[in-house]
Amino acid sequence: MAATVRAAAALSQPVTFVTGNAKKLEEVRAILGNSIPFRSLKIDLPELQGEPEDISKEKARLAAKEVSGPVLVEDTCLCFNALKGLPGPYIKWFLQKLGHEGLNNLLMAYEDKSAYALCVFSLALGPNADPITFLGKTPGKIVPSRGPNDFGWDPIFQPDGYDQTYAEMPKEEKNNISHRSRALALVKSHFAEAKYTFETEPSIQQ
Ligand SMILES: O=c1[nH]c(=O)c2ncn([C@@H]3O[C@H](COP(=O)(O)OP(=O)(O)OP(=O)(O)O)[C@@H](O)[C@H]3O)c2[nH]1
Ligand SMILES: [Mg+2]
Repeated sequence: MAATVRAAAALSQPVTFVTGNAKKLEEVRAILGNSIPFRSLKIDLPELQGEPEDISKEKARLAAKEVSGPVLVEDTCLCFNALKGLPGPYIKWFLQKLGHEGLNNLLMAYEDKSAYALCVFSLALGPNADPITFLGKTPGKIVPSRGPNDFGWDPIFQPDGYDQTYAEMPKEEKNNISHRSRALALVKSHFAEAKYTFETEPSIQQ
């Protein structure tokens, strides 16, 4: 992770969190609270194929061009160890086509049901800046669907050390241990160290 940033760099505007996913935004808001001033923009960015970090960085480059300013994006993967990390960044399409049962069935031939949720945030300070990445990972296993079905694959992911799936947990509990909160803890530390200033007054959570 290249985390060398000029101290107190002046950003042209507050950071825009760009995502087409309302549930991600909800969690990012809950986790960040007022710690980092940001606004959000709903764009479903095109996604490269490849390694999670490269996909996330490319999303940041595209988003920074759209916004003409500093952006934060994230890409989330669900990786099955028996399948050497797949579906990984392609989980969105696997979930859409196969559903929870189909995802479980992918592992039918394997004893190893272990998996990990991976979140890669990328921060681009502007359209020409090289994005900085922040990774968060939560290990667990794939189980038959349990709990409310209001966010993606939450009902089939049971984090290690818990009897509940992400979907069964109270939101605050998921947000304490999730792949997303682990990555955002690094984003927060980065902002605390970098002490960015803003050319325009930042407003929180527009
Ligand atoms: O149960 C879940 N718990 C989570 O914590 C979580 N985070 C993301 N997802 C889903 O996994 C795929 C990632 O794809 P993804 O990163 O490209 O997201 P996306 O296309 O929905 O939004 P974005 O790319 O515009 O930000 C999409 O199907 C998301 O709905 C989650 N599902
Ligand atoms: Mg996406």
